[in-house]
Amino acid sequence: MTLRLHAVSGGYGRGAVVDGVDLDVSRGEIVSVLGPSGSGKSTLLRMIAGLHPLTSGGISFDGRDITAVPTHRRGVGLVPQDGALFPRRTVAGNVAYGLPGVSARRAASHPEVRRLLDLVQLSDLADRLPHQLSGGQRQRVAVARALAARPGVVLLDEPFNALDAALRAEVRTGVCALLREVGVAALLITHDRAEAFLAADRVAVFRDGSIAQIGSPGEVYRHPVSAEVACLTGDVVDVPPVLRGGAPDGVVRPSQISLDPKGGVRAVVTAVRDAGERQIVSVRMAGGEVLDIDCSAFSLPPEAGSEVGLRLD
Ligand SMILES: Nc1ncnc2c1ncn2[C@@H]1O[C@H](COP(=O)(O)OP(=O)(O)OP(=O)(O)O)[C@@H](O)[C@H]1O
Repeated sequence: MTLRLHAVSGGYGRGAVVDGVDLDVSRGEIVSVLGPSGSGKSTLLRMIAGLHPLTSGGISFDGRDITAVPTHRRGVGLVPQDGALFPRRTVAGNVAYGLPGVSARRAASHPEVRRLLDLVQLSDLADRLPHQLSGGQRQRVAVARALAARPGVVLLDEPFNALDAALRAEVRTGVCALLREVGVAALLITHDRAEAFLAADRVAVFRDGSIAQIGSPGEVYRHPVSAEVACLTGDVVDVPPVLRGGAPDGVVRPSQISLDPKGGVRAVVTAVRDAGERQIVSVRMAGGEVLDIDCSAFSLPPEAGSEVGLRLD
């Protein structure tokens, strides 16, 4: 049922880059791994794929210990950052690479290759070479190739980085739907906070080689276990005690503060910036503290110099 990591540790020479990671991922589930550069995310993925040794701990899948199983027999598919397609193989030839005994020449007519190309909606492009594809199409070929060996686990290492924002969202939605449909246990590494929350069933926040917090997107965003996790997972604002009222000290997200037409804590608007998808209203409170409030792009913002009320949700 599940990919299971138990106290997985390892690194390069002295010191652990991955340090005691426990993680379960079920079939049909996508867990995103979000963390700063150099925190060990790719190393963890390479360990699961069997491309980097563990110094301690173990990895199992469906109850079978795969810690010492060679990469090609683990049932793990890898989708690298840039797709890493073979440039001289056609789309079908790339997909066939994951299928033992299927030659690149015969790939386009092989039923399994055709099934996979159907899945990623690239059947019409089976004979093209990678350089004749868009970035999004290349990534879909990489996903089809990773799925070819019918893996139980798919690992995606920042697979959408090369795509522009609109295409990125479209390809991500399609790929994630496909992973759920196929029913693999998927781990998605990303630097992109919004992507980590949108794509996954659970978000694992990675810090210095271990998981600082794991939970549903809502849990992690609304109830981060530390200020550090809060900063890694979204914007935070420093709110003066007067606005906090009796609320305990904790992390406040910008979207928790709103303008209160009927009351609230008084403040003076110092500036209004129209940032397109939102408007930022800067205010100064009685104690001199300055805050930026996010307002809807479609609301009528207060004028600079006017007095407003603030509320913490
Ligand atoms: N082949 C290697 N030899 C020695 N050190 C390495 C090697 N690969 C990675 N490291 C180091 O291990 C640490 C973790 O690297 P890793 O690539 O796993 O981080 P990451 O979280 O994936 O980073 P990024 O988000 O930038 O890709 C870094 O300090 C890196 O310098």
